[in-house]
Formats: sequence, C-alpha cells, structure tokens
Amino acid sequence: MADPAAPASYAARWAALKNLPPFLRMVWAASPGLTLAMIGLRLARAVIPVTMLWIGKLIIDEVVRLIALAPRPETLAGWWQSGLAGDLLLLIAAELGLALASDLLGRLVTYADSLLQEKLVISLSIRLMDHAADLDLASFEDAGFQDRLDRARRQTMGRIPLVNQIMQQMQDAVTVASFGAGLIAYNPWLVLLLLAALIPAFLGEIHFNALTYAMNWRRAPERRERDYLRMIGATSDSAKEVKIFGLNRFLRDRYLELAQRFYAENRAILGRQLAVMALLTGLGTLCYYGAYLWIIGRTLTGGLSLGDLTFLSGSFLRLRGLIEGLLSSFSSMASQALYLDDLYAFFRETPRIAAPARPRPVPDPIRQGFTFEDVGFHYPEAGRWAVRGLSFHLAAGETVALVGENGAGKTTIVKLLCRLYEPTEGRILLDGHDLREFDPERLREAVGVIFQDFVRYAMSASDNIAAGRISAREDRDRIVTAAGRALADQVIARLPGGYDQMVGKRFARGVELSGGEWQKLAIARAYMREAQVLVLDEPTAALDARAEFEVFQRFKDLSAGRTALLISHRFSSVRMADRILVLADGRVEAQGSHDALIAQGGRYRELFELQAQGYR
Ligand SMILES: Nc1ncnc2c1ncn2[C@@H]1O[C@H](COP(=O)(O)OP(=O)(O)OP(=O)(O)O)[C@@H](O)[C@H]1O
Repeated sequence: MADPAAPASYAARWAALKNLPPFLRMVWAASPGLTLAMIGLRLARAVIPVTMLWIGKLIIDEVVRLIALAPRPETLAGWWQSGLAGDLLLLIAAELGLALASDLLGRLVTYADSLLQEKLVISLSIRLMDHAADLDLASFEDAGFQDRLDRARRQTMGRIPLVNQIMQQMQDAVTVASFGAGLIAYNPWLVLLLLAALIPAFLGEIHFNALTYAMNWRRAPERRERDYLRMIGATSDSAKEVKIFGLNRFLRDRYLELAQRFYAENRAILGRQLAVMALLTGLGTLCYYGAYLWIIGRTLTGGLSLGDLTFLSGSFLRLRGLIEGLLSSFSSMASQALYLDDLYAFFRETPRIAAPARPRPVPDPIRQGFTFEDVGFHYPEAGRWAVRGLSFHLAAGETVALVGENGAGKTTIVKLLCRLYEPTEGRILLDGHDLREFDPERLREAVGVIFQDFVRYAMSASDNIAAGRISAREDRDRIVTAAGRALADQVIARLPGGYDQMVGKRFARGVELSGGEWQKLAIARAYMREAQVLVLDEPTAALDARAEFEVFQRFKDLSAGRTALLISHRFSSVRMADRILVLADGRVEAQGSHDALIAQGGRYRELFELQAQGYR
C-alpha cells in the first residue's frame, strides 16, 4: 500500500488518469451496445450549440441587411409577398429543427446513460462478489484487507457517475473545439486570454480535490469504525443488548467524537478552498469582461457586424462556462480516478491458497482419513501460535471428538482441515497425500462443516437448509429429510409459511427464531450436504437437554461409517465419540475413549467432574 500522504501529490493525481482506460473497458464490457449508442448520441449533440449560434449570427446579419433595404415592405404581408425574407425564414426553420433535435438527443442521452450506469453497477457488483469468493478466509480476517474491501465496495457505487462524466467531458471537449475554431477564425488572442484566465482556477481545483482525497484515504479505518458505531447503535441485532446495558450514550458519544473530528478537518479544507477559489474565479470574470470590451469596441469601429458581435460574445460566454466545467470536471475525474486505485487494488488481490496446476482427485471414498503431522499454525497477524506440534489421525469412518478449554485451538483445527488456512509448519495428509495436492474447492465439497458462528441467512427456512448443498435447492425431499435428521422439521412445522417462511428479522414478513431453532436449521444444513466428512463445531450449544440428546442419538446413527469430527464442551455429547482428543495449548495432551480417559485421570477427568458437579 502506498504512503497515505502520497495521493495528494500532483504526480500521483496525473498518474491516476491512467486508471480511466481500464474503467472505460469495464464500461464497455458492461454493455458494448449502450456504450456505442452513448458515444454516437453525444457526438451528435456536441456540434449543435456552435451550429445554432452560427445560424443565430446569420439571422441577425440578415435582419440587419433587410431593415437597411430602401425601399422595404412596411407590413408583414408585404414582406411575405415580396419574397425578400425567404432566406431568413429558412434560417429560422433550420434553427428550430436543431433546437428540437437537441432536446430529443438530450432525452436519449439521459435514457441511455441511466441504463448504462445500471448495467455497470450490476457488472461491477458481480465482479466484486466473484472476486471476494475467490479470496482466502485469511484476507477477510485482516483489518487492512477490510479497509480495502470497504473502499472497493464504495467504488462500485460511488464511481458509477464517472461514466456520465467521462462521456460529458468528451462531448464538451468537442463542443469547445468547435467554438474555439470559430473564435480563432476571428482572433486567436481571444482563446489565449480565456485559457490564461481559467488555468489558475483549474490548478486550484486539482489541489483541493487532492487534499480531500488524501484525507478520505487516511480516514478509511476511522470511517469503518464510525459506520460500525452507527450500525450497532441502531440495528435490530444489537438493540436488545444496547438497551439493557444502556450503551446508547456511550456509542453516540464515541460516534460524535469521530464525526466531529472529520467535520473540523473538512471545515478547514473547505474554508481555504473558499478563499483561494473565490480569488481565482474572480480573475476569470475580469478576463471575460476584458474580451467583451474588445468585441464591443471592434463592433463600434465597424470591424465586426452585429451578427459577429452576438456570435463572439455568445461563443465567449459559452466557452468560458464550458472550459471552466471541463477543467473542473477534469480535475474531479482525476480525483475519481484515484479512488479507482482502491477498486483495482482489490481486484489485484490474489488468493494464496490456490489449486495446484494438476490437482489430485479427492478420494471417494476416503480410505485412510486425515493425518496431522507436527502441525503448527499462527494467524497472520497474531504473535502466538494457535496450534503447535499437533499430531493426530482422524481415521475414515471414525467419530472423533475434540475437547479443550476456550482458545485451545479446536476451531483452528477445523479451519486447517478444510484448508481455509495453510499450516505454518508441518503438514496435513488426506489418504497419505498433502492437502496442498488437492483443489481446495473439491476438498471442501467432501466436507460438511457447521461452525459455531454459523450464518443465519435472512432467507426462507428451506434456503437456510439448502445452503448446505445449494445445487440441490430445488430438491424438496432432500431438504425435508435433512430437516428431519436435525429436528428442524418441528421448528418449520410451527412457522406460518412452513418451508417457504422467511426467517430472521431483517426483512418484512420475517419470523425470528430462537437460538436453538436457528441451530437446528444449521445442523440440517450440515446433513443436507451429505458429505463424506461431517464436522460439527459446538452444534448443540444452544439446544435444550432433550433436543441435544436426540440430535446426538441421530448423529451417531447417521454418522455410522462416515468420518465425523465433533467439537463440544458438553461431555454428554463428547462421550459418544469413538475417540476423544484432549487439546491443551494447541497440542494433543491425551486421547482415548471416554472410559479410558476417565481412568487415566488428568485434565479430561478434571473437566468432566467439574461439569458433572454442576449438575448435581
Ligand atoms: N481469526 C483469528 N485471528 C487471530 N487469532 C485467532 C483467530 N481465531 C482464533 N485465534 C486465536 O487462536 C487461538 C485458538 O482459537 P480457536 O478458535 O481455535 O479456539 P477454540 O479451541 O475453538 O476455542 P473455543 O472453545 O472458545 O471455541 C486462540 O488463542 C484465539 O485467540
């Protein structure tokens, strides 16, 4: 990542213009037809203003010529009969035709522009989602990445109007060239005068845009915090706890503190911008009136006709507005192009966990199982090892339970097994082959995992289960079977809309579920997968005692012959596993059946007795 101060430099801003061609390629990819239509329409529109002004000049000159005729008709009927005003009428008809065409083209441009922007939103959003799906879990858990993702997401929406701006810029550039050609024909100095007046304002504009960008860039982490505070201060998920603990004022004050810091910084920049820009634009106005005086003087001394006067003063006025717009929009384009860097930076991000060129097919059925060989792992930015010197075997067809205190590394083992992360040292084998030899996607297809922080999809109950094997979303029988295995069928039977009932409170019509009900849907999701390996990470923490007992009864039956890994703090569930691994400080401290471990004494027995005492 570049130094946060760097984007403010002029060089960085000019360099950012190189981002526009790739952006245009994205626009083109979103819809070639609409892009071409836009270019055609805008080019046609670009030359209309100068043509109309020129016809206006011809009309005035013709009127001046006609009223100087002697003798001349006294009445309109007289003029009509004389046929002297024929050319004048033709000119007026031409101008009317152009005015009508310009209106129509304007409407068409707006229409095509809206469609094109919408197409671009769709295509960028899809690209963003696709790319995010390719990236490693590690990226999502990294704060720097979250900032980049946040900035990239904003770009998807925030940079869309840039299409319109670039197109408008192109159209205005053609219009300026056409007016400029007209002015140069009269006196090239007029154009130079105009440019001299406008360039300082342009540079000022660039400077302030750069300052604003640099400020926004620096603020991405704080902005995320501010948005987060606003979110937890006012969402249904947090409302309950915020109310109970009376956190409202605390959150509000913290939000206010950040927001006020932003406000103060903004005000300082805006104040300076006001002073400098007022001076520079005043200079532009002075130059404009200087040129105006010259034109009037030349007309008075007979060097220019009345038509020339209107054409030149009209051109000058339009050109001033156009060039001013062109320059400031150019500078805003340059700063928008800087923001595009963030979008591209996100797209350049590549996953580190990728499939090898010739991946080994995932065995089906798995014959030997998984072997952890002296595995060590620490999270990318963590100072300490989450697991270290970890060796164990998970045999095919075996049900193994992992127990250990909080932070012992249980969930980490699951993440390593699914290759969401790569071991920092040591290796993990599946049927004797390093996990790195397989395509991670194929590997994950063979595993059904429900994490303790499983997702509560604000979708239908049926989709919540189907998420486990989304390709079978239409297979209602499979969904119903999975629901039955996880006891989720009883939950669904109570929902007004049954399987099609929207669950969660996020959208209207949604029905909220209890923690245990959500958990049953999540367990159904795991069964829905019908994978070779089943991993349940604290799947029953929110279940009542009876439900837990039943779920495990079924789990034992259903996982017969299947490889299963179970993480639980409840010894009632753990004891039914074929083998139990006791983890402490990221390594296997003891292993064996429940009875054997109890007989051994040690941590397992200690934890078991602590829990048993609690129930007595
Ligand atoms: N995304 C992460 N980034 C950095 N450190 C992490 C991350 N996830 C877990 N850790 C750390 O790794 C260690 C092991 O965590 P893990 O989640 O595997 O424990 P666990 O045994 O599943 O705990 P629990 O019983 O509380 O679920 C902990 O010290 C934790 O702080």
